[in-house]
Amino acid sequence: ESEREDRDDAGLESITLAELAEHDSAESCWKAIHGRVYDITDYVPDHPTEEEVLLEWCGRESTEGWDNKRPGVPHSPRAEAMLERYLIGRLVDDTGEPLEPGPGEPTGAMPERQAEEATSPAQDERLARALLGLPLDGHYRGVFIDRGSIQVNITFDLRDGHIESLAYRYLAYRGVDYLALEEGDELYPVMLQHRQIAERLEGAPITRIFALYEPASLVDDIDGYSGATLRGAKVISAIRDALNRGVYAWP
Ligand code: HEM
Repeated sequence: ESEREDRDDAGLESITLAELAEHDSAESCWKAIHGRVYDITDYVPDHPTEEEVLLEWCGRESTEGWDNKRPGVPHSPRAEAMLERYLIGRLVDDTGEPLEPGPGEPTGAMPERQAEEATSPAQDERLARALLGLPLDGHYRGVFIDRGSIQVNITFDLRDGHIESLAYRYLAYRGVDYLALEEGDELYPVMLQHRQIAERLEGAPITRIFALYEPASLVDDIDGYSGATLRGAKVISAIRDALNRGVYAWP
């Protein structure tokens, strides 16, 4: 930490969250980590995990991911030294002030301006929704676990209370990894039905998840679905778990 306090970043190019957000893909992947911005596009293929692990953070404040390559485990000093090779600037807010989030506190969670003004739920829609227990817009993650193992791991965004970008991070039952199944595999249709669920919920209000109690309204091949080992109730449960956990990353 002291190393960070000592550093002089004034000479670095200033980069806002909005500029950062434009570089959110494998074609151009920037990340803000501890107040500095890195263009790690060239490094992505060399990272010792599937690219997905890194790509997920492109264009975002990524300190949380960097400090927790696995929960509670930060990157090594060697990795830190490597990171500095990709340094391109420092993260600033709209007024040009440096932004450095504390641990586990993504930048933009509550912009300072808004924090000062947010005196009452009468003026702050987000505060009002939170007080009523309504889900806030943002990125969510949740799981359904049974007998000690994860069966559904789901991720989605909420925008104006509507579901967007719903995807499975993991889908399994009794040791079968559904996402790894291929056409022709016996359980492949079950995986397809789950994809269909995701497509049909896309753009729907969050309340639509309860349609999964009657999957016939969402998937075509209901027989295959009802005979399957993964059920709509589990997906509902995973989504509700995500909502209970709260916003994982702010939009
Ligand atoms: C911010 C999102 C990132 C996440 C979630 C992430 C996650 C991980 C994971 C899961 C591993 C393998 C497991 C392990 O070694 O324990 C790993 C290892 C590693 N990562 Fe990352 N990584 C991220 C960013 C980066 C970046 C930007 C760099 C370098 C420019 C980097 C460099 C390395 C290196 C060198 C290792 C080998 C182990 C070590 O030295 O700590 N990672 N990372």
